Amino acid sequence: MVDRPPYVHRRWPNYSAPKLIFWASIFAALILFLIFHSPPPEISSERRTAATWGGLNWEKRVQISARPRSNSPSHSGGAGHLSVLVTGAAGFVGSHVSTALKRRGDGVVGLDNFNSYYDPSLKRSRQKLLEKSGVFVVEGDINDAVLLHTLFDIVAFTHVVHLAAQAGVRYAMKNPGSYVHSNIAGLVSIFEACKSANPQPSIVWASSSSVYGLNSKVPFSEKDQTDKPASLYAATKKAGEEIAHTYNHIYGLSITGLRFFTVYGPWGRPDMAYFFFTKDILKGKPIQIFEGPDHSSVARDFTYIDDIVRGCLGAIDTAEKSTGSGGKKKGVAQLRVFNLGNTSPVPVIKLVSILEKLLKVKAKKNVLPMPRNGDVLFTHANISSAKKELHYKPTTDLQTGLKKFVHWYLEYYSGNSEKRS
Ligand SMILES: O=C(O)[C@H]1O[C@H](OP(=O)(O)OP(=O)(O)OC[C@H]2O[C@@H](n3ccc(=O)[nH]c3=O)[C@H](O)[C@@H]2O)[C@H](O)[C@@H](O)[C@H]1O
Repeated sequence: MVDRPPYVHRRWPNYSAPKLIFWASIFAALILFLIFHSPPPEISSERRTAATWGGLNWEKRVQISARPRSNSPSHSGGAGHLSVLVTGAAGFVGSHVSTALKRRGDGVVGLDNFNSYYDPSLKRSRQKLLEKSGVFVVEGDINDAVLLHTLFDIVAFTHVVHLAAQAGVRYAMKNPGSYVHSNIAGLVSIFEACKSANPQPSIVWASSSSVYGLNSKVPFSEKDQTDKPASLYAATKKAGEEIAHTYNHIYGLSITGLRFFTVYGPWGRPDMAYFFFTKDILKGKPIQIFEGPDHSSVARDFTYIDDIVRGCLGAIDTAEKSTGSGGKKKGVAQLRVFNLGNTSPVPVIKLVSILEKLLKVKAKKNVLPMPRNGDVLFTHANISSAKKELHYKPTTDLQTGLKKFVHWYLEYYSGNSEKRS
């Protein structure tokens, strides 16, 4: 007789019912243990809220929000009122720009994904204010092409102010992917939607002072080389400027890039030094102050939000129309880039001493050499070009601007310590 291979005769072992129940309970207990003891997923800006757009009611809200006020005087060189899509509208600069546009009579629709890079409740508070002033903020992502096309189907936007971005210089070392997702893919997605829109809108978007990178010629001029970015954040903003050139060249999009210099003020970003220094000083927590080689001070051309808003409005009002239609270029279109700074750099140590006086609390300072984290030693804007073309004229010094910030901070967080944690 030929022996059969063992697998032919393989059978389930003969388990009794109590044994099966015993092993099943052990297995179930193990699964429950793993579920309850596994670490929570890391909160990152990659986590997006589910899309909450669409429907007749939603469309109506978009249309109403986009409608300019008809009875107020025109402001943009006789071109009539504007209908503006502001991306990153629940962000720091975005919320201020949206409010300013609405206040002067333009139609504004906001777009924001409310990601959790920093406390989303601050973004929700900004959204509440925007809604009070009549700005509807659509909840969605700039990478959502269907959403963008839907918005352009509903409204013939005259302008797109693109401020949605992954901000922050140092965070780029922790989450590089989010910079590529927002500042490269997201920017391309916006340009794609604008290029196929009919009519094509004019675009104003946020670049950054960080594109000057290791440039040591001061003050920084738009004519200077910007080929030595010190951080991935800076590299993605620089890449954005090159991508803008391409879309302008091929499709006739009118594009203006604004290089913002360390913008601060009320409703600011909690990830920025002036903001978390304030929080930590009040809590009695030590703060770290970076210094350069040979104990040299690190300095920034801190620029107050109201000045930046005026610069943005200047850019919007002087933007020429895009020349293409239906994705085809019909003529040469405007392509610009401007520094929006304050022209007077202030050492970080001086920023801290202003805060100490305003808060009436002595900071616990740890001065340490600047880590290699993407930071640069100083920034300093030459703004002659923006002065000439946009009539940009910053008027707020750091002392005055920080006073307004501290006033807002104390009021916003007063009696609401969970907001601050
Ligand atoms: O102009 C820009 O384009 C960028 O401006 C902003 O970047 P920065 O100028 O780097 O501002 P910010 O982080 O507030 O650090 C301020 C200073 O504090 C120093 N700094 C910082 C942290 C710390 O713990 N200690 C310290 O000394 C630090 O070395 C620096 O000298 C925006 O965040 C960025 O999104 C982008 O818009």
